Amino acid sequence: MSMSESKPRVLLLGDIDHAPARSAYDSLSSLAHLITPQSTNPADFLQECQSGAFNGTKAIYRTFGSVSITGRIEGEIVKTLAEAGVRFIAHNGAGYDQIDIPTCTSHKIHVSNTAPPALAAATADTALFLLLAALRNFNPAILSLRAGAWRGGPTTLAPLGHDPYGKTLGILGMGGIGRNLAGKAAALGMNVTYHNRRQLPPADEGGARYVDFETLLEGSDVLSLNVPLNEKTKGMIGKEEFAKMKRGAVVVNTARGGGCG
Ligand SMILES: NC(=O)C1=CN([C@@H]2O[C@H](COP(=O)(O)OP(=O)(O)OC[C@H]3O[C@@H](n4cnc5c(N)ncnc54)[C@H](O)[C@@H]3O)[C@@H](O)[C@H]2O)C=CC1
Ligand SMILES: O=CC(=O)O
Repeated sequence: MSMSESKPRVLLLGDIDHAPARSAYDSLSSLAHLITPQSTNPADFLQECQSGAFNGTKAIYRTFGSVSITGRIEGEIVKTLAEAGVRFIAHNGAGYDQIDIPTCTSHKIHVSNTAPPALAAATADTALFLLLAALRNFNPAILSLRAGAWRGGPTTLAPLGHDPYGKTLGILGMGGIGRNLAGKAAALGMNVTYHNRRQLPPADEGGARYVDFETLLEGSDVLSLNVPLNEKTKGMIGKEEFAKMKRGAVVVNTARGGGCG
């Protein structure tokens, strides 16, 4: 930190593409000196942290994609950032599995994430798109069209699709995204069940039925994963769970890859 800097520093990790968000971030320059790292990979980033390059940094704003620059925010990185003066990390994203929260807490660094409603509709739309694509065989149909085989024929026709109407959707993790998806799936005539750490009050269930984990696995035609990735949910859907599911059941995972193992 140069002696001429009287303002605290704020470190940006990753790019901000969205113009209004960029200008909101830039307006912080009236309060803080805005800095960015030189590094482009985790090994260099750790060295940059240890070199004292971020001394005087009070807060970090990070994007999801910045993990390619920093690696997971954990261990030695957290320690050196705390020593540099960091007290707050604002994570732009709902899932904060890229950050080791207990280590941050032990170094008195506060971490925030994006409040659920901001991403719920977009992610639920994506889950719905995948659900419909899998049931209706859109992907093989699109591939066959792009291969110029759109006139069909016994080997090029996509297999017959399935109606969502009357099928059971099981939502694992009935938070912001799960609840948004539940409403959209009900509009297609699906029976919506869910499993969560706790049953929701009826007003938040939106007509979905709470079931235990086994019933969710055994009864779902489509299983949607909407739990955060953490030590309890890592590999939550594995070989044993797949064995309990209906033959031909569809699994839609818009949460994290680590939830299936
Ligand atoms: N693909 C994408 O673009 C996006 C993916 N995500 C992922 O989706 C996840 C969920 O996001 P939100 O719905 O906003 O989070 P949320 O915190 O609103 O909901 C998560 C739900 O999972 C439940 N849950 C947690 N552990 C559980 C367990 N062991 N068993 C059963 N239920 C459990 C919680 O009680 C909560 O209801 C995020 O953590 C993130 O990993 C989030 C946004 C965008
Ligand atoms: O995957 C995205 C997130 O917000 O979490």
